[in-house]
Amino acid sequence: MKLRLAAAQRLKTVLAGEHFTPLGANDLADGRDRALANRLITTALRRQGQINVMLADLLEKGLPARSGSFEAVLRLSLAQLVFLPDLGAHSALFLAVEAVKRDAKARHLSGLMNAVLRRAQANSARYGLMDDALLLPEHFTTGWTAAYGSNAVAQFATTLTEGAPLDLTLRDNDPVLIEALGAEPLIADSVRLEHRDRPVEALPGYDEGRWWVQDAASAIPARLMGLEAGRSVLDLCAAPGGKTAQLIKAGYKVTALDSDGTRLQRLKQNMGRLGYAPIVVEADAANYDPASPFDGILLDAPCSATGTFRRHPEVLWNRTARDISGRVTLQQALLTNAFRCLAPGGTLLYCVCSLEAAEGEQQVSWALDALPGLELWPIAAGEMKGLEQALTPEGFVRTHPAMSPGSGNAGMDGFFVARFKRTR
Ligand SMILES: C[S@@+](CC[C@H](N)C(=O)[O-])C[C@H]1O[C@@H](n2cnc3c(N)ncnc32)[C@H](O)[C@@H]1O
Repeated sequence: MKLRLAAAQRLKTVLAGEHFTPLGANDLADGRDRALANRLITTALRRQGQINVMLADLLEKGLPARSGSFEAVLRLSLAQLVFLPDLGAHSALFLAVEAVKRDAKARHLSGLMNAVLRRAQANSARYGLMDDALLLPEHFTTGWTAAYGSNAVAQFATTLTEGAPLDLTLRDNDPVLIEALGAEPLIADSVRLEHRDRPVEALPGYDEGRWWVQDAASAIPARLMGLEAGRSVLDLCAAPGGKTAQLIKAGYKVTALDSDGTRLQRLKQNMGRLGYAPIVVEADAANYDPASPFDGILLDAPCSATGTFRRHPEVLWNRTARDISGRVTLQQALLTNAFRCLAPGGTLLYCVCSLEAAEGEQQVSWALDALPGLELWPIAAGEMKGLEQALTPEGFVRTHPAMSPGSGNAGMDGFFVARFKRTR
């Protein structure tokens, strides 16, 4: 019951618009309970599009208003009944009814919960055969089909239900460590663990700081800086520091800037574990004014994060068109200040973990118009070994979850990268 209540509480916050973070040891001390609760939540989130259809079918009058945890508990039980049959139908029904009885705002709905779940149980075979196309909201399917093609979008739905593997970036190339991790090399210094039987902190090499967690797509931009070692590089929007670590590994003199003090603490802890020591600055990237300009700047701009839907399925349902246009305006302010902080001759890398052209390709056109002295420096095929298909004719990098690096086939995050030079 404790597990169910904790899972419902977390799902409720995500349905209200918060970012999904898995339950941790502070939420549920027992590791097995925690794993099960997180499995229930992620299944409910990944299957949200199909569960929405079930809810419309099962609740003739729609969801009752002001009903506390009712919706979250119901979604978890539907996920269990239809998509996790190994967990048993009886517990899905029994625990849901008991959970709402413990919530003063939902108690009066325990009869409805029971009736709805019994009908769902009777229909579970039919619900289990629902079309995967329902997993993605229609407006995203339309835009992404135009941009990436219908085969890719059909694969997006599959990668959503399967979730993301764990990718690591290695501090040093060490075949013995790769073997000990049970990992497959992908491209450059990225490796992939398709299956994992323990927490990240318990994997070989964690304590010694021999790798950091970073999706293979997220590891692409920092490799494209193209400057000599020893040059000064500003990592804008740096926390928790995946790209900072790569820039230090490449030999640059790195300043890591972020506006969020809590996230910067995490960056410092991460760098401490890796034995790296960037200069750390807490500031707003839109008006940071450095004492001297930098030779290189990496701007990993805040974005809709639609490219991360395999790990954050909630972005599919929580993002509105207005959110995206708000991010577009912020990205333009950050690009403008990045240009101001860059020395003539310097390199600017712009990247976002978004699948939306408005935050990627269209921002490049905007920047080339709005910032005289900024020129495109196309990325070359030779810089994208093992992932040539991600290179666009303009010399951008565009990845998406239906693309796989190297010989892998389990997808990658959606990312967009463009590279510029400041000529004057
Ligand atoms: C996508 S995350 C960055 C991930 C990071 N680059 C990495 O590779 O680990 C975006 C970051 O932007 C930061 N951010 C958002 N708005 C900002 C601003 N105006 N100035 C500086 N940082 C900002 C957030 O705090 C967040 O840490």
